[in-house]
Amino acid sequence: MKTLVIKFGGAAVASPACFDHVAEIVKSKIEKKKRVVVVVSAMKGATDRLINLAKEVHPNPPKREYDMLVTVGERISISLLAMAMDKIGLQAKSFTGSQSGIITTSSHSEARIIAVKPHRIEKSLNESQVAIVAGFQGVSEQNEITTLGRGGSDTTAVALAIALNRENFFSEVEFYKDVRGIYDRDPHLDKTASKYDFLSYEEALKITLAGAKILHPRAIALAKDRVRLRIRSFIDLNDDGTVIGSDAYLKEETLFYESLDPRPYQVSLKGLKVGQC
Ligand SMILES: Nc1ncnc2c1ncn2[C@@H]1O[C@H](COP(=O)(O)OP(=O)(O)O)[C@@H](O)[C@H]1O
Ligand SMILES: N[C@@H](CC(=O)OP(=O)(O)O)C(=O)O
Repeated sequence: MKTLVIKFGGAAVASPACFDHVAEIVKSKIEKKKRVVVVVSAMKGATDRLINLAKEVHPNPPKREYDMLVTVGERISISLLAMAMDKIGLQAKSFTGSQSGIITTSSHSEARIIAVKPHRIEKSLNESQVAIVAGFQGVSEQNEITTLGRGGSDTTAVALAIALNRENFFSEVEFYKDVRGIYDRDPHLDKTASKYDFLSYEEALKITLAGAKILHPRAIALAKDRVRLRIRSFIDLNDDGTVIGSDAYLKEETLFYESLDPRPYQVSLKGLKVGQC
């Protein structure tokens, strides 16, 4: 059975009241799908506050301790969301990156995912719970807590979708944002910006590599030809948002049965090297 992964960034959980709204969105997803995993980022501004806190204590904090500190932001979000879901009668359980089996390289603050072993997530889904996963973090093979670099929660969501849908094709990750999708320029800066309904992975990569902070380019590179991405609004839930996929993917689904490969996608782009995720 397919598992839907949905990701909420810092803007979607900017204040305590936002968790109630997110819980309602998750509820509406469960009504349509049986298996739902939610990836959450730290509340808006929380990661910056933690980084500033570290700098007040040490001008150049040891990287291991920096990661230990900044991962706290996502732990706050996952537990608060699990509480908000419990309040409306939903069964949910929160997991850190380490508990979710996100295995990374050991390079603190810029780790790359090298494997995903989501045994606890699968157990939770099999018990009809919603699994709530802390984005942006993992654990190294040396058992140290690591972080994936700023904006890393998007990559967590895609990596989990791939790992949890090995038997299925055409899974989708939904990213809930404070805008309706991807536009030809930042709609918060230019009201005349127009939204794309569909972008190829390459087009989306170009836009994000050019600096649009709507989605992490690494997440797009990892998803390429394996997972469809939908960028949508957590405010206007009726808008279908922007879909990132390949033309063939949308037109002829069976095309991809043979070309799907469970190994990490290898792509080298100008300014971005993606060997792992
Ligand atoms: N081309 C673009 N299209 C849409 N949004 C863009 C673009 N460029 C920059 N942005 C900005 O990206 C932000 C991403 O949404 P946000 O909800 O803050 O994400 P998250 O909380 O997941 O980090 C928007 O608020 C928007 O201002
Ligand atoms: N909290 C981390 C990770 C992240 O991805 O956040 P967001 O999804 O809000 O961009 C950061 O601020 O970098």
